[in-house]
This record gives sequence, structure tokens and C-alpha cells, in this order.
Amino acid sequence: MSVPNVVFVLGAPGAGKGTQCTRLSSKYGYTHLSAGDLLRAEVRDNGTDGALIAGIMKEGKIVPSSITVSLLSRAIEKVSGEGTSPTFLIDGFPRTRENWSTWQEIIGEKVNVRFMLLYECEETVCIDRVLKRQEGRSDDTDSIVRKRIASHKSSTVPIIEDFRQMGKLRVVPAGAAVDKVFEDTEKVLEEINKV
Ligand SMILES: Nc1ncnc2c1ncn2[C@@H]1O[C@H](COP(=O)(O)OP(=O)(O)OP(=O)(O)O)[C@@H](O)[C@H]1O
Ligand SMILES: O=c1ccn([C@@H]2O[C@H](COP(=O)(O)O)[C@@H](O)[C@H]2O)c(=O)[nH]1
Ligand SMILES: [Mg+2]
Repeated sequence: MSVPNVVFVLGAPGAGKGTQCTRLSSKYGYTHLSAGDLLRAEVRDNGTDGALIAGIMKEGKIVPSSITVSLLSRAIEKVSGEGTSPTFLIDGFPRTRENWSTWQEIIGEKVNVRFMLLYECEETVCIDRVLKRQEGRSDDTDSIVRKRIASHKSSTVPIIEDFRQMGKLRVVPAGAAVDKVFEDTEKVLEEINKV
């Protein structure tokens, strides 16, 4: 089988990464892997690092790269072994430059990272969406979402900028309605698939 393609999907908390990945997966059969969901599953299932992860998420900080990359690596291998779609949408990762270097060390050439898709949205809109979200997430509180936004600015924006410098960043405005954001995402994917 050919090497799986990967698209990293980034954006501030509440920008709509999960919403758009779900739609893309159902329309195009891509495999959606949310790093945050994998970490939450470790907490829920009392995994080895569950308590550590829970404490970090409560502070809106970033979990050590070795933990997140090994969860992603296992999930990619599991799905690849099932013979399903070779295109992965990796939602909410890489969060830091260190996340990316650890990914390169551990996963590296096993996959082909095509580009990073960035959902760009006003901070006030993002906060409003997170606080209205009804998914029972313990980090969807006013004080934690502000910490998550601060982590996004200090730790994630630099790796997004690195992808821009590499010519591997595609930006989709995410302040509009879900359908419009989806249409704009499809346009970006069409352009990429022409290359
Ligand atoms: N374009 C949109 N317009 C209005 N509401 C939206 C839009 N996109 C997503 N939402 C809603 O905003 C909330 C956050 O969306 P979503 O969970 O997709 O964001 P996210 O980027 O994955 O956030 P997080 O990083 O916190 O996981 C959800 O309740 C979702 O239904
Ligand atoms: O690569 C990652 C992804 C997530 N985290 C932590 O999880 C929460 C929630 O992430 P969502 O993408 O909003 O689901 C995030 O605030 C981080 O604490 C991480 O450390 N590394
Ligand atoms: Mg999400």
C-alpha cells in the first residue's frame, strides 16, 4: 500500500476544526484523528499517563510530545492495518515546534505530510463558540478557554508560521457559517489536489 497522506488541521480553540473534519471525513472518507480526543480517551480509560494528561489539560497547557505522538502513531498504525482510507486529517496537532520534531523522529517518512490547514477566526467568536458547546468537556470554561487561547498564541502560532515559511500552510476563514467554511475548505482541497 502507498504511504498515507496526512493533513494537519489547526486553529484556535473553537475555530471549528472538529466540525469541519467530521464533514470532510463523511464526504470524502478521510480518517479524522483528533489529538485532543486521543488524550481525553487516555484520561477516561485511566491510561498510564491519564492523571498527568488531565492535570495539563485543566491548565490549558500542552501535553509532552512523546505522549501525544505515540498515541497518534498507534492510531495511525491501527487504522492503516484495517486497510481503510490512506488520508488522515490530524486535528489539533502539532501544537508546538517540539511536537513537530518529535513527530518527525517517530513517524517521519512513514507518512506524507501534505500541508497544514488553518482555520482562522476572531478570538471573541472562538470563545463564544467554546462556551456554548454542549459536549461536556471539562476544559470548556471561561478561565480554561482563555488559557488554551494563550497556549495557542505562544506555542502553536510559531509552528503554524514555520509551515507558512515552508509553503505548506493553507488558510480558511472560519468566522462564517459552517456550510460556507466547508465550501471554502473544499476549494482549498481542490487546489491542492491539482498539484
Ligand atoms: N462555522 C461555525 N459557525 C458557528 N458555530 C460553529 C462553526 N463551526 C463550529 N461551530 C460550533 O462551535 C463549537 C466549536 O466547534 P469545534 O468543536 O468544531 O471547534 P474546535 O476547533 O475543534 O475546538 P477545540 O479546539 O476546542 O476542540 C461547536 O459547538 C460547533 O458546533
Ligand atoms: O496535540 C495536542 C492536542 C491537544 N492537547 C491538549 O488537549 C486539549 C484539548 O485539545 P482540543 O484540540 O481542543 O481537543 C488542549 O487544550 C491541550 O491541553 C495537547 O496537549 N496536545
Ligand atoms: Mg476540537
